[in-house]
Amino acid sequence: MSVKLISSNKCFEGEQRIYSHFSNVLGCEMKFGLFMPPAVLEDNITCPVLYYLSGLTCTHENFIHKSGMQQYASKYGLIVVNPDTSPRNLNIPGEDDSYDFGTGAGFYINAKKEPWAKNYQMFSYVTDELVQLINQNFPVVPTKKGIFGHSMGGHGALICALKNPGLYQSISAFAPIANPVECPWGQKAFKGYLGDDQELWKEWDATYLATKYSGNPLELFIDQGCDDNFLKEKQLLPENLLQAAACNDHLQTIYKERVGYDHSYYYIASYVGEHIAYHAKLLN
Ligand SMILES: N[C@@H](CCC(=O)N[C@@H](CS)C(=O)NCC(=O)O)C(=O)O
Repeated sequence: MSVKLISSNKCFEGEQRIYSHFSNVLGCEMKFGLFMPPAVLEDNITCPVLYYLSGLTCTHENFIHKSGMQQYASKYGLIVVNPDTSPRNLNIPGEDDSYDFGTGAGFYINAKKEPWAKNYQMFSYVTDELVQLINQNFPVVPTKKGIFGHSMGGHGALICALKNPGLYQSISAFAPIANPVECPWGQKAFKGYLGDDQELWKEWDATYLATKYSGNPLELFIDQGCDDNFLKEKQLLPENLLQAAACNDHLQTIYKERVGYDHSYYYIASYVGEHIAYHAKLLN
């Protein structure tokens, strides 16, 4: 599996790069961001890798343009990889009709329903193909991987970790869609990608997965802005995940509520340093 360098910009003594590659799992060309910290560039060493999953409507660009994460990845010596949010340009009827389904809204699950099942396999892409690609092409320590994300990407980070005990050593989420089976965004996406069987939906829902998780002890760091309009509209439902985790001895949670913050990248930029410090502590 090979990657093609699209761009590289010096940033906080490291390099913010964008790569593309052909994904066999998704059946299309995909782009991802990769921040290379100075520790790797100057000292030729291997580093832990932290994966970031973005939310609805995002490409690989929003996070690297808006979060300011590079200064912290540089300071703590982490390679940060952020993939796109869905396959693109497949010409599936309806793929561009709405912001919360199809392009930009892959939900990090493996679709079962046609015409999506052939390409919308974002869970396998993120947890398997992309991990192998990064391990093969970059100086990462394969046993030191963290994952975090925002909104749909926070949901993605949580299910990737809860469905793969031991794969990630650190997990956090900004304003995750924590119980998609119970919210309009999740119901629309799961019905479209998975069909009508709601038992199947639960296999992709962090709250249900937290109820039955029995792997190695896991800590989930959940972050939430108190003035988030999607929290108020009950799209996120962090309280359901926290309750489920509280009843499971294998799970611990850290929950931080941020007074006055909304759902935007201004909020993420304000706390991404705290999250990267948290991951670095667990990964280094
Ligand atoms: N467009 C949607 C919301 C989409 C949205 O807020 N997306 C978030 C993630 S859920 C995001 O990161 N947007 C891209 C950005 O702010 O750069 C709406 O207005 O209801």
